[in-house]
Amino acid sequence: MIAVENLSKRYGDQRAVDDVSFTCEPGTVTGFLGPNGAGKSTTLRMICGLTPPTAGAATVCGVPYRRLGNPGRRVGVLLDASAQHAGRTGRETLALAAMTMGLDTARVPDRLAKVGLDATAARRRVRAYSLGMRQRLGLAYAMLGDPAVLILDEPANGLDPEGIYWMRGLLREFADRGGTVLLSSHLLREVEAVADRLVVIGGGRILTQGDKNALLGAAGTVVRPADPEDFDAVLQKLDVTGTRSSDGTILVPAEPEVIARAAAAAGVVLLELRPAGAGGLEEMFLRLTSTGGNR
Ligand SMILES: Nc1ncnc2c1ncn2[C@@H]1O[C@H](COP(=O)(O)OP(=O)(O)OP(=O)(O)O)[C@@H](O)[C@H]1O
Repeated sequence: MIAVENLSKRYGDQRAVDDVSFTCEPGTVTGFLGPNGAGKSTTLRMICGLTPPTAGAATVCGVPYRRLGNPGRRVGVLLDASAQHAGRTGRETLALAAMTMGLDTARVPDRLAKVGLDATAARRRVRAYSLGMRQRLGLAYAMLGDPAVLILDEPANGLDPEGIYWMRGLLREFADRGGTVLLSSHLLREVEAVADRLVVIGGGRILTQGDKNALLGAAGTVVRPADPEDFDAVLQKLDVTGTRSSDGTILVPAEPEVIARAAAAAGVVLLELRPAGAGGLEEMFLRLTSTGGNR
């Protein structure tokens, strides 16, 4: 549903986006992750035809975004929650969008309620909205035309924990009904709970991408050796580098069984041995983005 092929964007000497490729499939949520300045917004803007790429191409529903007829009925986009006209009310904002898309404005009150904006909020001008309320209105706007695809830039910004939880449910439901979601974030924890796939970007380049569970599985193993000094011999034998934590554990980029066998052969006692899971994925994300983001 979304295909990004070798997209690049240069601003002068700076490579804001450098040869980025990925796809997003129906029925899935893809988390587009990277630190500030990694190139997420620029990539999303190129997908939506708002920034011309220096090289490469992107298609949504099989065609470049700009060639979609009545795009709001095919692709819901939320790139900047503060982009709405500040002098209009929430209801006016959605009613105008409905008319532009050729939809009945009767759907507006329901759609506002669905994103948690009640009748009072609907009557208030957008300039009086909090950032979280703007995000909710932006989501209602993006979903108004019942599109098959959602492209959202940092949609959790400004939402409180309850709001983030609510948004995850909304996006999960959308994907479970066959929709395609691409959402960006600079926080792994924010997208980890909802994403099926992760695309990690740093310094404009893709650092890693794949199925979230596969990435979780590949995130390494947490080991607590009885004697950390002795464990160095095991790391050498495995030819890997461990990352030590202050709690006495070591994150090792190898399978638990491989580590257990090497430790047994070396006569090293292990007090703990477990897949790193989400914590390891976070460690990997921070490691990848801290090196990849400093080019
Ligand atoms: N219009 C522009 N002119 C010049 N440089 C730009 C422009 N837009 C983006 N950049 C630069 O491109 C790089 C990538 O920016 P981008 O906004 O895509 O990152 P991001 O991952 O979305 O970051 P954030 O999480 O902070 O929004 C940054 O170094 C930014 O300064």
